Amino acid sequence: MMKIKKITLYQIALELKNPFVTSYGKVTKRPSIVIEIEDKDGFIGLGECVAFSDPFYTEETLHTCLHIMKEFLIPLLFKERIKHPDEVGARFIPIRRNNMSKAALEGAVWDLYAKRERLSLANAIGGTKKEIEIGIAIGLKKVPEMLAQIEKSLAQGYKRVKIKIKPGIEHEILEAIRNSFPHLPLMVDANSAYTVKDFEILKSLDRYDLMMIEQPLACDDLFYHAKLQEKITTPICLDESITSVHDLKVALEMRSCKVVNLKPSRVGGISAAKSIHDLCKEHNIALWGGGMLEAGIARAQALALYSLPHFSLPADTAGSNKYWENDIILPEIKMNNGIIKVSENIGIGYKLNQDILKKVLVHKEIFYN
Ligand SMILES: O=C(O)CCC(=O)C1=CC=C[C@@H](O)[C@@H]1C(=O)O
Ligand SMILES: [Mg+2]
Repeated sequence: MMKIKKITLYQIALELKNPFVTSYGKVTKRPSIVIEIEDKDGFIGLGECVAFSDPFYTEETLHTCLHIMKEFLIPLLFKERIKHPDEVGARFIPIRRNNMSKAALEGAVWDLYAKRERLSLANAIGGTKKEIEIGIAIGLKKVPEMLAQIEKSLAQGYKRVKIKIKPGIEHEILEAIRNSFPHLPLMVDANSAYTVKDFEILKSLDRYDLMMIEQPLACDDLFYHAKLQEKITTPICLDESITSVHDLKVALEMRSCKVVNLKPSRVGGISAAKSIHDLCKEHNIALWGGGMLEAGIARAQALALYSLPHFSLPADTAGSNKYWENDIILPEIKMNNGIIKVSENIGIGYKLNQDILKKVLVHKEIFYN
């Protein structure tokens, strides 16, 4: 039984080594919130909120997350003891959506639980894989820089390449990539940059032998994703559109996608993500783990989740040094030849790097039960 005594929120200012450009804008500053949850027995669980400062990828921002956590979710966590982290999502049901706020706290409870049980987080979740294959996600770039980056990524061992696209640049960039790398496992992510008017353009991408096209249409449009999937042979992968088990059930009924990109933060936490994993397995829908340009704590949690057996395509979660001069955890997460080993240490398996935390700390708030 976990009786939560104290929750600390550390607002931190991080900056990406290289800006990440998508169809919706450029991310350079990557502020974040680190969460520490302590129970009455002195165990500490770590979490991280991965919302962005702008509401472009989802409607949440770091500011709305702080508000929702402080005013609504933390009081709910303080209310009663928790037997298992699966209860947290259920307790948060009265609060609508706000999945990134929920996932941030739920992740810390999972770490706390795993530490109490002396299990690695991966084991606590039910993970079986020892290693995760990693692909690289490359932001929008001019053709020569893109080709150079792909060359470098292949030398580093990444198992597939995902590039961002937006209307108008598709053929120039994809033709150039296919000319240089005809057999490269390649996919594209549009972050909803297309509409029903663009079906012909999207159909014309079939010729590039893409593994999938991620989130071509709006996040709330399962209907036209289904219409599009009827017209194109490239499998559609949904990211932003799948925010719950229910969304996935509807998407499966409607045949809106053939692949799912799963991120625990987008669906309200690890427990919901597990259910989505199980449903994908049951329906034999291809599944892989997404990335959120997250720092080490959320990255470690995501990797533990992606050790579940049905995650079968390379994940977006690369090693710490792709993103940061210094990550906030010790040791940093290392990718070797396109593979990250799942930590077998207790809990998330990584410690907060206190020296780095001091350097990047903007504001600290403590809540007592
Ligand atoms: O974490 C990474 O390496 C990048 C993953 C990535 O492509 C994304 C991260 C965050 C928001 C999105 O723009 C995007 C995605 O849509 O998957
Ligand atoms: Mg995406």
